[in-house]
Amino acid sequence: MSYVIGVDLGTSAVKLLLVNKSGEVVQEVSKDYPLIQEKTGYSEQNPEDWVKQTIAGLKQLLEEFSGDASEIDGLSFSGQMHGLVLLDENNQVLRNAILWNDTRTTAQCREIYEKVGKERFIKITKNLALEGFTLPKILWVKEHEPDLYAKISSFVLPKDYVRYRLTKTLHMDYSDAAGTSLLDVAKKEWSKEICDAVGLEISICPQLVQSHKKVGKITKDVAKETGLSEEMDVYAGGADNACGAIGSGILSEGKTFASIGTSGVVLSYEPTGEKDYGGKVHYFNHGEEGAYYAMGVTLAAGHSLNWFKSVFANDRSFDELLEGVGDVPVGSNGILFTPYLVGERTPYADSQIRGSFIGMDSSHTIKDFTRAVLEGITFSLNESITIFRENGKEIDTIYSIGGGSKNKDWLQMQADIFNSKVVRLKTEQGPGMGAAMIAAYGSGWFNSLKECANAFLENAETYTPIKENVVKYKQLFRLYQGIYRKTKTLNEQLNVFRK
Ligand SMILES: Nc1ncnc2c1ncn2[C@@H]1O[C@H](COP(=O)(O)OP(=O)(O)O)[C@@H](O)[C@H]1O
Ligand SMILES: O=C(CO)[C@@H](O)[C@H](O)COP(=O)(O)O
Repeated sequence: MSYVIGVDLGTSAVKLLLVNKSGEVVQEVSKDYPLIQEKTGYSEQNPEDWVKQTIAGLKQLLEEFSGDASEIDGLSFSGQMHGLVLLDENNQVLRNAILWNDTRTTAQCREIYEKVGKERFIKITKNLALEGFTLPKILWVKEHEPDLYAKISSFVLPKDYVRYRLTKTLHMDYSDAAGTSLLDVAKKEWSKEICDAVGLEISICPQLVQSHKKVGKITKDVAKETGLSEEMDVYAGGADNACGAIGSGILSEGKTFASIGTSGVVLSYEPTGEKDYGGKVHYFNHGEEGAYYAMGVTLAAGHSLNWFKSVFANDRSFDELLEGVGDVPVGSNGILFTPYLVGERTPYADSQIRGSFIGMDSSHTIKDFTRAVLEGITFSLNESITIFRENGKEIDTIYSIGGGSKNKDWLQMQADIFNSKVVRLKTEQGPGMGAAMIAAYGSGWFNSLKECANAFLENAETYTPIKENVVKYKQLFRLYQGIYRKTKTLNEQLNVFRK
């Protein structure tokens, strides 16, 4: 039998999947690592933790594998997007990585618009300058850590650094490069115009490659440490959302997924780089050559549920916490929750806004609050779906992936709030599966990613919207949307009291 490995370098953990030629996940390992949050708005990780845990995960995968390492044809990656890893001339890491959910760079986003011009910037990058993206983080380091900035030889994104440590070759694929704010997304080249305008040497941008490009083999040392074969090929891989798209079959026009991981993402396939959303949603290069996708992001989706569980029900598992939420009526007995725990991206690019529970009374129990959290996260994803529909997209089926698709009540809630069929796939590991599919396609198992998706992916269940719930949720969604406007100024005034 032949196998491939998909490595999904997430925010909370690295997940490794061993997948056979029929697309079955035969083994799965997960290794977590901490988030470093020194101040409100700061979010960092130590790249060494990613490397250590990826190698430990690969070692465990091989120890538990009953076959021979030579049967594993290839390995590829999916990675959390936008995180800045700075390297010196010897490719040594200069500081902790600054992650996608770090919002310290509002001033630098303004600076980018001033220097490049907002319209021109959106024309080149097809996106807004957002705090979470990579370029503003480089400019933050330039301003606040000039000595360290002087030592920069190149920058990469999280999975590129892990790949570098496994293979000693340095690359970045187009799908991840699209989230740096330095790529001309339609032309697929680094933008000299943006680099010049903000005073960056274009030489710090790494070599660009396609996601399925074979970039090398693992080093002797890594082979020895993990038990992998030195002959196994390594393929570049892609951004977690691009890989999520591949891993859930979002490979033709009209196909859409909703992912609830740490962040929440609604993503829809775009066959060309020509559609203009005016920066309202992100527009990035797909992992499939020549294709694109549009997506909206909720910064704290699963993260909101994690936070709620750790503060109010730390002794319970997710399944225990969510047990019985299906018995709480639509609207959580009058509580609304907004998931703006770390600010928001879509539809409001606002790093100051924070979350709310509205409508609490003394009759409410933890079940009501739990359902309100799930509804609030789902309303936030529905904001992105609304933008897509307003721009002419027909959305009648949505593939649900990520940790949030593990719960049946939440899947029904998604169908009712999105007013669309919601499909759960047999594996909800979208990004990890996408990475494995890139390795399978790169290894020549299939002639295209679409062919691979047809062979690998299978629907498990379909949830259909319940009419009376759809009507109630339409009303509740309008109330939910009102909370942003009504709490915006309050939150700005509260800013001085935050840590
Ligand atoms: N059994 C469950 N039911 C519903 N949601 C869950 C369950 N287990 C985990 N989650 C949610 O899924 C999130 C993790 O999803 P995952 O896709 O693994 O995230 P990431 O790739 O960002 O690490 C958690 O933050 C949690 O909110
Ligand atoms: O910032 C984005 C996309 O623009 C996030 O989707 C990150 O890529 C992190 O993803 P998860 O760890 O939540 O999967």
